[in-house]
Amino acid sequence: MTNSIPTTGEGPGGAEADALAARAEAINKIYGSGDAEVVALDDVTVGLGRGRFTAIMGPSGSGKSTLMHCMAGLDTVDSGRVFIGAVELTRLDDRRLTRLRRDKVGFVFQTFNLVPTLTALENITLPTDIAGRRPDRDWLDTVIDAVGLRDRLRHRPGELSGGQQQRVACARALAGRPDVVFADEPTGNLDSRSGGEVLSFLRDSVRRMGQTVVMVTHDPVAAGHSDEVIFLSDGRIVDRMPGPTAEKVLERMKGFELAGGGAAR
Ligand SMILES: Nc1ncnc2c1ncn2[C@@H]1O[C@H](COP(=O)(O)OP(=O)(O)OP(=O)(O)O)[C@@H](O)[C@H]1O
Repeated sequence: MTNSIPTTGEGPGGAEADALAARAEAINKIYGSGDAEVVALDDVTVGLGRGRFTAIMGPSGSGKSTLMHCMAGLDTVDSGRVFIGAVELTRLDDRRLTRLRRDKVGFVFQTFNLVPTLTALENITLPTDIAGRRPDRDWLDTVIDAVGLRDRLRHRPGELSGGQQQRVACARALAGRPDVVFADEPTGNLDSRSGGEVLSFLRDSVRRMGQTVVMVTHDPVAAGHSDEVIFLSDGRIVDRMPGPTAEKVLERMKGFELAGGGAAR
């Protein structure tokens, strides 16, 4: 197939590639130059386990969004390599990168980013429609039932609550059965009840539907739903916490504040 996305012989292979949905290898990202230079990512190496729910936390400005954007192929790195599965993102031209994002990656944003003129169902199937692919009906049904939106499918976003809109966005992210879903503060605009529903759904999509979810969050309660928390500080990974609870995460975040690692918001 001439159009296929190339893999690299030097990247993680075999069992390692299978176990990791995404991986960054010694990535650096610098914004600005001279006095205005900011090292947003400083030699970050991290693997995100397949079939796992990973949370990324850290003080404001620690590089969480930058890491997520670089790993999702939404932003470029200055050096180092990024893989989605066995495919090296950092070797792809724009056209192939766009296709990889479309076919292999799902996104959930803090502000939902739904198309207001389309119904919930049309929003959910939009990425597969644009890709010219037929959605897998059984999978779509599974996703729609899992987010609990079957009776809202004909509603437009303006007729849905914030929590319902974010559940539509989650269903949209999962509809194409991506290799990995990146969620950037998915509960940041929601009250705690709606946020809890979205987090339960994201967790269930991992546990019951075998998906892989990576979430940036400031909220220890949200991070407590994950399988593992990765802590960033000053553009570096400083800790990982498997089996987190909200209490343990809060304690760890307080440690950053005491160490002068910036405001934890
Ligand atoms: N486009 C940009 N131009 C210049 N500097 C940037 C840009 N994007 C991010 N930065 C800087 O890079 C550093 C990391 O930013 P990033 O947004 O990744 O942090 P974050 O941990 O997600 O922060 P927050 O929790 O406040 O959203 C910060 O110092 C930020 O000011």
